[in-house]
Amino acid sequence: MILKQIRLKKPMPAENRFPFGLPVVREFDSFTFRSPVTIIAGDNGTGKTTLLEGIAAAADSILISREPIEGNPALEHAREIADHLTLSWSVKSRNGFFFRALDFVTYTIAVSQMREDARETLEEIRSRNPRSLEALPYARTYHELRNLYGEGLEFRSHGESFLDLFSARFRPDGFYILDEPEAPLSPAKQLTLLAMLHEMVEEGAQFLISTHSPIIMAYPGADLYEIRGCRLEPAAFDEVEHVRMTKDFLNAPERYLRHLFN
Ligand SMILES: Nc1ncnc2c1ncn2[C@@H]1O[C@H](COP(=O)(O)OP(=O)(O)OP(=O)(O)O)[C@@H](O)[C@H]1O
Repeated sequence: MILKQIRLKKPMPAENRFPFGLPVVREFDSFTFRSPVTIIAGDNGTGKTTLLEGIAAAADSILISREPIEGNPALEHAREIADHLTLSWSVKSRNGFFFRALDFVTYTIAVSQMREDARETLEEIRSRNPRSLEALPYARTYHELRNLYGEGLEFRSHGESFLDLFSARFRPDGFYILDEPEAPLSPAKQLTLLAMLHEMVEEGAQFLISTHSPIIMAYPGADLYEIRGCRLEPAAFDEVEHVRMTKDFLNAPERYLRHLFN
């Protein structure tokens, strides 16, 4: 285990404003990691993302753009939560990141722009002087991005590019916080993601994941939690509302649809 425990440094303020107005944040207590894969389920709006943002800020995680959370105006609330938390590490990992689906599109566009800028500058310098040393940093940026992401994440489907990013950026011994990583993935590709997680766990990585996907929740040996009311409660796979409801629905869709449409 890389991250062992999260404890409260000081109680969360009893304030109604975001983020402390969210019950799961206000009531957050110590949390012990018991498995390399910890999964948090919960209905929309229960605060999964907000909680992960706070933990990511406390862990000094970087975003997929490699930018820190510190100083990011859109993540000021994450720093506020982090100020109340103390983390206990076995070893502080330098590998890892905090992945949010909403950062992904921005990142894909930024990488494509960076690669094109490097390519154009490289061509311009080489047209002036093919042996110029000035070209070296641009050549390095261009080739590094080509090595990491091939032709470019923007030339892949949304789901394919998610998996490309994970496979390019997961590293052994990394600590990864993934917020709804299943977003664009088909059931088959969610299984691929499970296999990737397993491969990385075998290499010492640790994952904290929020998800709505029963497939991701089924990761063998995952420590599964559900936000119920205002608390993060340990949950067995079959007890999680997403799993129960999906099973019920698939067993008899007409029962649900009759209620909805009549
Ligand atoms: N920056 C913000 N300012 C004010 N309120 C916010 C902000 N971000 C989220 N909220 C509110 O906090 C609540 C929890 O949001 P959060 O995104 O953490 O939920 P979630 O459990 O991740 O939901 P989902 O499953 O839909 O992603 C929501 O009601 C939301 O409107």
